[in-house]
Amino acid sequence: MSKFLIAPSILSADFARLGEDVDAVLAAGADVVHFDVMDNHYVPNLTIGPMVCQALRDYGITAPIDVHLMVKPVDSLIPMFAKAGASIITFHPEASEHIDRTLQLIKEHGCQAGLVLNPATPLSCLEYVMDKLDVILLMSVNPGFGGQSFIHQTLDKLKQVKALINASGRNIRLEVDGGVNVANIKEIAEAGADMFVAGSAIFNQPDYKAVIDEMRAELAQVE
Ligand SMILES: O=C(CO)[C@H](O)[C@H](O)COP(=O)(O)O
Ligand SMILES: [Fe+2]
Repeated sequence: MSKFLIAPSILSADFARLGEDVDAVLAAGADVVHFDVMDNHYVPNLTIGPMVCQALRDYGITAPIDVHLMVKPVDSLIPMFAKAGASIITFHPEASEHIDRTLQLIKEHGCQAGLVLNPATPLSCLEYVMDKLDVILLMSVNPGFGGQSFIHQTLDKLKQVKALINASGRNIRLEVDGGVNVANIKEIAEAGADMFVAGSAIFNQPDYKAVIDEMRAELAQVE
């Protein structure tokens, strides 16, 4: 796996021809498919579930699928998404009564596990579970919608989480989600992120490859 991963959020893809659109963005150089699951309860929006994940696998998508669960409660969906072909499953700590148990459940089902921190969620929830995390996802917008602006304070938070990851000595991906684009991806990487979710910045442009190439050119300037 390369140092920096680009994960287009299919929230902004064309749902009427999802398989083709996901194929196109992967052919354009994306690394991971970011799959946003919203329940109209934990967040004020409603999207897609395990059947759509399975449909993408059946269509022939072999790239890692990064399932971002914005649902409450989360546990019952984890076996379903694992069976449907999820590679990574992340959830919000507020959505689980037993965070440690939910992380174990994801791993028992053969997926990589991660916690998602909203802009106002403190880092303390990471303290006793670092050994179980494969991914930490920092939200740089409030969850629920694509196309919002990047919240600048996320840069400081990324630096703090990067320090925690380094101190842990573990190989934990630091993912950022919300408002990522060509203009800001470099400073986000400099703050410590190594996995970049981008929905509207990619899917709202006619030439996905041009956007992803520009993002990679920005990332290439980061040490
Ligand atoms: O989790 C999300 C929203 O809750 C999406 O992944 C995120 O907003 C991506 O969209 P954009 O890049 O357009 O901000
Ligand atoms: Fe997301």
